[in-house]
Amino acid sequence: MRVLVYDCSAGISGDMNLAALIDLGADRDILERELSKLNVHGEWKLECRRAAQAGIHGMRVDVLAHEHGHSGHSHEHHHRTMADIRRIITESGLPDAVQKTALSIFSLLAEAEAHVHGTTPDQVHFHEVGAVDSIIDIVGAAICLDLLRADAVFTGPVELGGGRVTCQHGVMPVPAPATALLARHFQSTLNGTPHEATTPTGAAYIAAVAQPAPSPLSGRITASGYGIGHREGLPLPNILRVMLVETEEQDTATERLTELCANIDDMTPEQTAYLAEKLMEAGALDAWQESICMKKGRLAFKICALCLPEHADRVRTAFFRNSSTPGIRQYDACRHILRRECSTVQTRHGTVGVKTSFMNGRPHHRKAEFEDCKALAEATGLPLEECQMMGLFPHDDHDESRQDSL
Ligand SMILES: O=C([S-])c1cc(C(=O)S)c[n+]([C@@H]2O[C@H](COP(=O)(O)O)[C@@H](O)[C@H]2O)c1
Ligand code: NI
Repeated sequence: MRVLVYDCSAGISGDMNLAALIDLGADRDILERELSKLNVHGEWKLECRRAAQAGIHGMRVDVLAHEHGHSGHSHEHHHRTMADIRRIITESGLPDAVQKTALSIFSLLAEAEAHVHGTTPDQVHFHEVGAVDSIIDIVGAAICLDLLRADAVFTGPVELGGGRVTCQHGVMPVPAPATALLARHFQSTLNGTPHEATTPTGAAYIAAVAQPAPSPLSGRITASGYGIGHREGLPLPNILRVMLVETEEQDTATERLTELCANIDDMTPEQTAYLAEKLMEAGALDAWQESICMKKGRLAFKICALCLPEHADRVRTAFFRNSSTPGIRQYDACRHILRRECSTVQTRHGTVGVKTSFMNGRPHHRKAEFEDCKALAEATGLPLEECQMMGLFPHDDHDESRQDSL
């Protein structure tokens, strides 16, 4: 597995992150070409140069933002909403994986800003965090992750910093309110340095993409990238390090998930089905209903949703909004996953995806993608099961043997 390991012991900001990922090997030309697909033309320019701090050489990135397309200004004054940002990303034509990563980072940022400023994620106007430099930092990082083909992102504790920071709202304590909210998603340290070591953008990125680094983590460090920050002369050099680690192929991995559930005795089956749909839309990995007999002998529903911890707030909000329940139970869950490989096979009627899971280093289970087999069945008129067999054994003459037997 190729994993990225973040060393945020001196914090993380949007520009340091982009710089570290470029230094690690993400191709800058491809990055700029991909970024130009965003509908924020003429509003930005990426300036990347080699820089050093405390004798460590790396990359420094500045996103130069132009007001209304004119250069010479270091700040532009668009106030974009989450809907604007979502539109810019979904209309970009960037790969789905890039869009998904960028949207999950922005969603977390929107939730945190909304909470701090007493509004909703959809109504929040991004200020500094929604300016074009944040869009480039966040979407740029999502593009770099895709280019670096990382299977997972790990992080150690994140230094948040200390002291005060001056921003659009005036002087704020460090961590800034949005950063402090986002820091509930990861381990952090405080006051390691008397400045803002981690910004809301850096915190949202770590919250959305990184998991705690397993300990021990064994593998080979094949590359390191250094993102050099702008602050000089600090007790803790303003540097972010990201390492590319090639780990031993392991058959099982574990991931942290969150389960939310509630027992409901006053909703109709139509309403609970709709609720399950809304939970999926809010980011649940799965949502299901169980038949239960609850207090007072009432046949009722237990509605459950499983999601990534960073999506739990959103899924819980959707749960409350679309159900009658005044309470939701929430548990940490640990999911063990077998290593899986995805491949495609060519059948005489079309391509079918196949997933193979492994145990003890050997293939354990193979499954043809249901949606591909269904499409094949619908296009050819062949039975679904035959198309599934075709996906697993593409060289056998399935439909002809069927013709013979008819
Ligand atoms: O302008 C707003 S709303 C703002 C809010 C907050 C909160 O924590 S709320 C913080 N900040 C500061 O803006 C800069 C830029 O952060 P990036 O994430 O865009 O790099 C940073 O100093 C924040 O503390 C602004
Ligand atoms: Ni704010």
